[in-house]
Amino acid sequence: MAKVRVHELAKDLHISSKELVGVLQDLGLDVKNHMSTLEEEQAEWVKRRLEEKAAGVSKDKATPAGKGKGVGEAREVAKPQEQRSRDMMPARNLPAGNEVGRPVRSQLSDQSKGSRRPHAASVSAQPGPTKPIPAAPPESGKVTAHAKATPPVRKVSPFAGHSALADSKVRDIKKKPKAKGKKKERRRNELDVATPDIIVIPETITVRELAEKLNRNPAEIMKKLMGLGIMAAINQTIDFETAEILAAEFDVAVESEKTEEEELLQEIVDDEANLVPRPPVVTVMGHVDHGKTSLLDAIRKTNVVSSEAGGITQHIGAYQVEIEGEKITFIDTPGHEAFTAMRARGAQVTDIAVLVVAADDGVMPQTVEAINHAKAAGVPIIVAINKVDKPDANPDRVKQQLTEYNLVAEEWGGDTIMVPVSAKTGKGIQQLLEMILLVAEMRELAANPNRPAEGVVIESRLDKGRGPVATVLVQKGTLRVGDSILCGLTWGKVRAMVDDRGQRVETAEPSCPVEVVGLEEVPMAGDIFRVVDEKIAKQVSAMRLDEKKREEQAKTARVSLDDLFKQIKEGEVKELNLIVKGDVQGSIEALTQSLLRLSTDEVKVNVIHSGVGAITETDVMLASASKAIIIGFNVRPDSKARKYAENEHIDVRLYRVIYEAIDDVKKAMGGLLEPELREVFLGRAEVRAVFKIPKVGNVAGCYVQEGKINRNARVRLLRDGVVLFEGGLASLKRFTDDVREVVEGYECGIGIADFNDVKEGDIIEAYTIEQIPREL
Ligand SMILES: Nc1nc2c(ncn2[C@@H]2O[C@H](COP(=O)(O)OP(=O)(O)OP(=O)(O)O)[C@@H](O)[C@H]2O)c(=O)[nH]1
Repeated sequence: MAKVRVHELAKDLHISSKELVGVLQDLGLDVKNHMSTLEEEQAEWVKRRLEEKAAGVSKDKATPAGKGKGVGEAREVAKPQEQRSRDMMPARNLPAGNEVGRPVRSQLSDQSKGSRRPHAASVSAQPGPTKPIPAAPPESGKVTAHAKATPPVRKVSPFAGHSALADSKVRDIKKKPKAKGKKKERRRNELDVATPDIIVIPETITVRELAEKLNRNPAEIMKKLMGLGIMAAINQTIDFETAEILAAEFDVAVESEKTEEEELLQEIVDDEANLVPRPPVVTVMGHVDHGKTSLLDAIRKTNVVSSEAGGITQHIGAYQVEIEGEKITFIDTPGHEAFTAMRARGAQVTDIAVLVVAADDGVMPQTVEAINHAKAAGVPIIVAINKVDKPDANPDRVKQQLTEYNLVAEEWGGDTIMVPVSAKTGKGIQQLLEMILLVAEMRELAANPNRPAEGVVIESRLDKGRGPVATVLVQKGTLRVGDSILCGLTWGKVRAMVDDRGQRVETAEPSCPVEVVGLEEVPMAGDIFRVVDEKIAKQVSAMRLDEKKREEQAKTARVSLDDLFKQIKEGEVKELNLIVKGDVQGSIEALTQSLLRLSTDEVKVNVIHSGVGAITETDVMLASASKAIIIGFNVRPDSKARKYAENEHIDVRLYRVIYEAIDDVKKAMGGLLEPELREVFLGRAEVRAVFKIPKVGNVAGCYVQEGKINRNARVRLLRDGVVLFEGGLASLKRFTDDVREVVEGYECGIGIADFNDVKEGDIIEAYTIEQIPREL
């Protein structure tokens, strides 16, 4: 079946690709960007739906004020029409229509999120060759006739035709006093005439300022706000989305004020005609020891681009291989941790994930983690069933196990490509590469090489001789020696570039990894770079550094149970993403099922990852990248994970009773969470020896690894990340002396009250309990 790219459809509809991507995602379609494709049938459905919306508004608008009946009629006929088209939707996810489900504000804010550029209304109001959005097929003679009789109506964004807004319009019309003073009437008409087509507003605006921009009386604005369920005084501020909805009431399009940075960095939109296919970028993931590194090495050895360098590759963080004249780029840091760390920084580098599963070992916890991380990022998975050379290899068992995670092999009727390989003997590697190219071809990856380059930092370090060195992956355009680049917080002039074979190169095209020398500071993996004028690069870098300082000072709050209710009400949270870690699979499943059942019309609860064992840094990264809350049942975060969570403000909730976890999430969703007692971590000590002291019991000879252990602290004993006991201390000694506290780096003897089963290697964690006031 023919496919249509998003940007082609956008062009057709006369809206920006970015905006259309947002709308399509909101409609439940699986699109990532302007290059995503839709089935022709889907595109047609989308077109119809947007046209119907546009037509719905035109009908409302086409009925002059005072002819309330007409408006009502238009609305009445519009509804079934929309309903019919919804029934005809070819895609699997039928979205909630505007008339039902979520509140007006959240729907419109969704649609506007992708872009703050003017909607179709504003575009059409500007001069230029804009094609009108065709009216809906005539379903009611009355409405069509009316529309025909009316002089050309200013086109309105297909998304502005919101029924609830139209409803409030009807209310206004009904309430309107029959007779008005002539003076007042004239004044109103003057104002009507002076209503702008488009206004530019900042992120927030006061009611008064908005009224001025709209050329309206502030009282009128307040009244409309009340109609939307928002009580705001004249000097109160409203956010961009609300202002946008309000402006739509007056058929005014809204554009957001550009930030200083946006003013300086002009966005380049690539014309489809300039796009050429680019190699896919692949990340290898999987459980520890399943052969990720061996596979990457085997691929590199057999297929390095060009043999002139003798196949010797230099480690620069990524490399390219060539197969039948086509290139594939492999990210050389295997594992989903690095992948998600980058994603947490906003960089989506990977086009395809190769999931390595050892045929003799089968699906293991990190295999599942990798699957969940790839799925959370929306990256297609190809499975490499490795170590098939081993006598106990059982590829079918792997395939069977993977079905539990919705990865069903093609030969079993599913759509996941699974290739048996051996990194040791090289078997299947060629086929794996061919499959990667096949998936890449289906994804139609393309970029414009003839524009200033943009891309992502994959690795970086400070080289003694060369200064800051960064391996970057070019994603768009061509990077050249001599280019000035803005890169995360830093900037620089590309002094030299080295490719994966250690050769100096002058240029790097899309999907090409190169090591770049010339940056002022070491950037971070995941930082985005782009080629800009040197002066702008310096200026924006300085601005970003300032901004970063400000952000550090007022660290932005992430999703947390504490203010979940507030965030739901403000429309900031529509899906509550959870990561569930527990001590045994049974309790994880029970907890997950109960949590999923908490979904409401307003908030959908998703468990994006669950697993047995301690909460790891990777879990926190995933939480950070996916705006998730972590629920730990009988498990704790390890030390790295805790620090990461603290830095990133990730809410990690720890429970020992399943019911309490469910109850907390439920209450948080309903705004009923009580002020809570929350633990504050003090320190942790490792048990290095156990001494049996007569009459006293077992005393743990410990080394304080972090923080401090306090005599009055509460403690918990962890074995392999699982909580075995919680209670108080019976004794805390340095040599033979009782002490009040022992700090990091010192040894001590710890006796735990009512617990004797302490073992070498256990961890004793000390904490206190504090009451956290809650803000709703
Ligand atoms: N027999 C056999 N052994 C393999 C194969 N692939 C890897 N191995 C062995 O499996 C072990 C682990 O391989 P690695 O490539 O280090 O695995 P990894 O997934 O990168 O491991 P981490 O980097 O620790 O996560 C090594 O001893 C490899 O030699 C294979 O196809 N067949």
